[in-house]
Order: sequence, then C-alpha cells, then structure tokens
Amino acid sequence: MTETEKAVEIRDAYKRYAPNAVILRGLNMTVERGTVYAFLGPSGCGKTTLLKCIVGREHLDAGEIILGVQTKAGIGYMPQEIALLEELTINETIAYYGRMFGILGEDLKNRKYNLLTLLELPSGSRIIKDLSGGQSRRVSLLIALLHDPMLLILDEPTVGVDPLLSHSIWQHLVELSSVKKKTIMITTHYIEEARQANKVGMMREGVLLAEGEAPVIMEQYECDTLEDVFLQLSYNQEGNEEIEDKKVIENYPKPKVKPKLPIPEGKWFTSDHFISNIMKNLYFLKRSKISWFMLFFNPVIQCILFEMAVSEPKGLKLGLINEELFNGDCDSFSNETCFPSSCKFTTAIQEENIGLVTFENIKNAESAAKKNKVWGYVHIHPNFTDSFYARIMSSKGVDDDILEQSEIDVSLDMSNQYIRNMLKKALMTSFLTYLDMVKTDCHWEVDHIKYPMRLNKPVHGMENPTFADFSVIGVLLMIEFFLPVTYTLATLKDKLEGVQERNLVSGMTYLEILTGNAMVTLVLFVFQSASMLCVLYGFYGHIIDGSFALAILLIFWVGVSGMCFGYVIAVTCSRDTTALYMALGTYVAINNLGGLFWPIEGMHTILRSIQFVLPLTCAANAYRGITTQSWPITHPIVYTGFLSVTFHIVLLCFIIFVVIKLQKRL
Ligand SMILES: Nc1ncnc2c1ncn2[C@@H]1O[C@H](COP(=O)(O)OP(=O)(O)OP(=O)(O)O)[C@@H](O)[C@H]1O
Repeated sequence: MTETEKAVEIRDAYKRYAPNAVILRGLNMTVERGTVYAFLGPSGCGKTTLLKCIVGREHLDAGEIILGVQTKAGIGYMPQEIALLEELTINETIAYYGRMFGILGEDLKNRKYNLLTLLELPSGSRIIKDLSGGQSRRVSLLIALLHDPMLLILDEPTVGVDPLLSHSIWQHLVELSSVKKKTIMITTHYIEEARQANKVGMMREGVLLAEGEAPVIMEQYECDTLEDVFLQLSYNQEGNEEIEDKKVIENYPKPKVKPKLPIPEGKWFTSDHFISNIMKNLYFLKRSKISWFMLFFNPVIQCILFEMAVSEPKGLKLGLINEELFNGDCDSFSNETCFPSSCKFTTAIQEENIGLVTFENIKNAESAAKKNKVWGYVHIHPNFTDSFYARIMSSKGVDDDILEQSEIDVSLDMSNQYIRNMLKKALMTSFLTYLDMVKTDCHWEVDHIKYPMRLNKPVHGMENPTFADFSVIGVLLMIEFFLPVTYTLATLKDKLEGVQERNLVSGMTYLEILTGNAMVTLVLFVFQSASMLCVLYGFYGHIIDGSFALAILLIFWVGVSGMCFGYVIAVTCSRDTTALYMALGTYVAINNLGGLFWPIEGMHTILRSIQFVLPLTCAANAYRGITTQSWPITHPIVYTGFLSVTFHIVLLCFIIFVVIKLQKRL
C-alpha cells in the first residue's frame, strides 16, 4: 500500500484530559482510501475523542495523525449530537450549509433532492425540532454528505434509525466508498452492523484490541459474531488494568514539540462562510417569534414602562390643621375681606397638585401620617392672618407671640427623600404664590419679606427637570449595552448545541462566526436604538440640547462594547446558567455604579478614581454632557467617555482573542 492510499494513519496516539484520565494510550490505526472503517468500542472508551483529534478539534499529546485530504472541505463530519439549529427548516439548513461550502443553484438543488430521497427524509419545509430523533440524525448525516467530501467521519449515524433505513444508509456508504473512492470512518454501538464495513477496529481502554476485516477477525478468534469477538478480547484485557493504568500514567510521553493538527487551518476569512453565517442568523430570526418580540418590541416596551414607572409622583396628600377655620370654612367668609388669608395659602398648595386632608387636631394628623394616609401635615395657627399682617406691616419687628402665630408649622414624612423634596419645593412655591395673592387681592405690601434671591433662566437644561430627565440617560445606556449582549448569546447557543463545533470542523473560523453574527447584531441594534430614541425623545419629549450625531455615535459605541461583552460571555461560558449569572451579575453591578442613576459626585473616592475602567460611568457622564450641556467632542468629559468605551472594546476583544487561543479554537 502506497502512502497516498492511506486516508487516515494514526501512529502512537496519546491523549488525556487530566493527568489520571488517559483516553488514548499509544493507539495505532490505518484506514485505507476508498474503504469503510467501523470503529467499535464501549461507551466512554475514547471513540469520539479520537474522531475529534482526526478532524482537528482536539490536539494529541503525542503521536501523529496523517490524513489523505489536505483541506477541511475534504472532510464531512457528523458529530454525535444533532448539532443543527433546531429552529430552522430542513431546506434552510441545507441552504445554509450549501452556502458555507460554496454550493449554489441547480447543483445544490440536485444534491438536496438526491440526499433527501436517499435518507427518506420528510418535506424540506419541516422544522428540525419537529422531527423525530432518527429523522434529525438523518438531516445531520445529510449535511455531512452535502459537499461530497473525500473523507467522511460519522459518529454513530445510525442511532435511533429504523433497521431498514439503517441498512440503506450502510449500502449507500459502501457504494460511496467503492464507486466514488470515499473513505468513511464510522463509530457505532451496533456491533453486528459493522460487518458491512471493509475493516473493523475494536477499541477498549484507549487501545485497539483488534483490527481487520470482520470475517477474518471472527475466524481468527473462532467466534460466530463480532459481539463474541469483542467479549473475548475484553476478557483477555481484563484483570491487569490497574497495573497498566499506573504504567501508562508513569510513562506518559511528553514530547518537546506538541503534535501538529492533521489539517492546516484554512483561510481566515471567506465570503461564503461570512454570508452563510448571516443567512443562518436571518433564518433563526425568521423562525423564532420570541426573538422577534424580544429584539424589536422589548426595547420600546422597556422605554414605555420606564416612562410610566418614573413619571413625577402624583396624588400626594398632606394633612391640614387650619385653626383659623375652626368656626367655618373658606367659603363661609366674605370674598371682600382678606380674612382668613390662610385660605389663599391652602388654595396655592392645591394649585401645586397637593391634596389636603383636613384634621381637627395635630394628634389625628400625626396618626394619619404614621399610617401613610398623608405625607405629613401643615399646621396654621388661630391668629395667623392678623399676626402675619402685623409682621409684614411692622418695620421695627414684632413680639414672639405674633412671630409664632404668623408661622406655618410643617411636619413631613422623611422616609422618602424624593417625595420629601418635592413637597418642600411645592410648599415653598405655594408660599410665594400666596404672597403674590395677598399683594394683589389684599394690597398688603409683601415684597420686602420675599427671599432676596432670584432663580434666573437655567444655564443648561430645563427649568423644572424631573427625575425621569436625569435617569433616562442611565436607562438608555443600560439597554443599549445589554441589547447586543442578548443577541450575541446566540453564539453561545450554537456552541452548546454543537453547531459551532460542526462549523469549525467544516473550515469556518471564529473570525467568520463572530463577524457574521456581529453584522446582524449591529443592524438589529441600529433599528432598536432608533425605535428607542423615537420613543424617549420623540414621544416623551426628553431634550437633546447638544449634537445629536455625537450622542448617536456614543450610543453606537456603547452597543459595540455590549456586543464584545456578549462575546466574552459566549466564549468563556460552557453552560447557559453560567452565562446567565455572568450577564445578570454585570447588570446589577453596572446598575449600582455611579453615573447612571446617581450623580458621579456621590461616588466613593476609590470608585471615582477608577471610573475610566467602569463599564458605563464615563459614557453616561459624556452622554449627559452632550445632551444637556451641549459639550462638544473636545470637552474632556466627552472624549473621556469615548476613550473609556474604546478601552473596554479593546480589552474585551483581547479577552476574546486570548480565550479562543487558549481553547485552541483559532
Ligand atoms: N473535554 C473533555 N474533558 C474531560 N474529559 C472528557 C472530555 N471529553 C471526553 N472526556 C472523557 O473522555 C472519555 C472518553 O470520552 P469519549 O466521548 O471519547 O467516549 P466515547 O467512546 O465516544 O463514548 P460514547 O460511545 O458514549 O460516545 C470519557 O470518560 C469522557 O468523560
């Protein structure tokens, strides 16, 4: 046999996942070109590990693997799991992989028809997740056969398949090997079906116990079935396993140079791979209604909910004990007189949208405040009007009794800082309104007792900003950061379901996977951002005073950093729960950090000194500066915001690169 006739040659292959978990122990194997090689062994003996080493997804620790094919496109790999996007239809899956392998038009149509017929698959419009286990495995096999590779590596292709169909699959494989000179390596648990292969390899405990044509092996071991041969070989091997284990661990080879991967990495970037990735993402979006909802409506709904939830508190009530009115109410006094002037004050309070609940005494008002029925109470003394009049008319001061009677006592519930501040402001404003009223209606001279301070037109921002005006920036940036995170986690789904593994074996690179996904993520992100900005700034009327373009650019940049963060989660996590914890943990941490929902001036000095490295703090400051203070890019706070986000993008890309390198995924 010449070198070129060997499709797969494995020499002294060693592989372990941990020092004491040696999987391959100097395994040797030869698979000739144009043959079917059935690879048998009990569960956990290392069959899949060996196949992964052959297709270049795992590194051998020692030994070598030489393949007849020179490129990844020459291999058709069917992993043990289904490894297909289950939301897609059969047709979409074929179109996706067809594009990945550069098979298009009539050619793809013919191959699809032939393979669907051969594998007795139902209509191509069926969604994979609605197929039976056996049918899904056949679609997986179809994809491995689609690009007509020279070497087929099939990990248990006949599990859960009807015996008749299993027979026809075997027939097809045998035909492919004899007529088209394809080489097929197949693992199976069904030992007897392996008789149809040209060669059988029996593996146990990381070594091949026997290798050869099925009839020859059976004759050699004087058995009627392969099952019996395997049993006999296993008995022979049994007994001295512990001593063998120790020997292998002690003498485990440690070559100076790590064995090379059997197939060199192909091009880093090809348009077919990139386009196929975009196609896959679009198919996925088309099929997943929840994703549509989450991607297109959720951001808008979040904004509307935010506006509904954080609008200014309404319906606040204060208790009122107006002792001037103990002998009547405001209507029972003549409008011509200015007694009791406290009625004008209570009217002014009500004009500030504060409800007043009348109490007969302080004790009752206090009790109501303690039961949260009112947010505090206002106490007006019996001689308020006369005393107040005396106070404003006197140029030499008044005695203590008049002073006390002319004062209005206010006791507020201090448990809610925001409401307390609102009420204080409303009472102050009411008092100024009251002064204006008595000046106009009663002709009392009051100007000299007003605050000697005037609040002019604001330098920046609105005259009466609300909490929503402040926190909308935090909410917007939070959503903009986490929206791309949610979509980039689709790459984690691909990884967990084995789709990524299949694609990498097929020659796709991480760069193509990430850029294809990024392209779709960013298009979605632009749409989502536009809809959110329309809601917040168009519908709810928040104001952008400065450069709109600069604000949009910053939002986009924050989205890119969110996307990179999503990829960090996707490449580092191997479980969806870990990814969820990581995303939620970051969400809570970012939420609590200053700059988003609380002025940066309130941050601890340590946090303030490292704000540049905090995820959104500098960005929120910069966005606030651009939108409320009209600062340009040359303002230190604005360019620091951009630099901080850029720093995160570079750092996160570096982490992605290192993790992928460490996982030997590039
Ligand atoms: N990435 C990994 N890290 C650590 N251990 C692993 C890893 N992959 C596989 N193993 C272990 O290596 C051993 C061989 O696994 P492998 O999947 O190759 O067996 P197998 O022969 O294909 O089994 P089955 O027929 O059940 O699929 C098992 O004990 C498995 O737990």
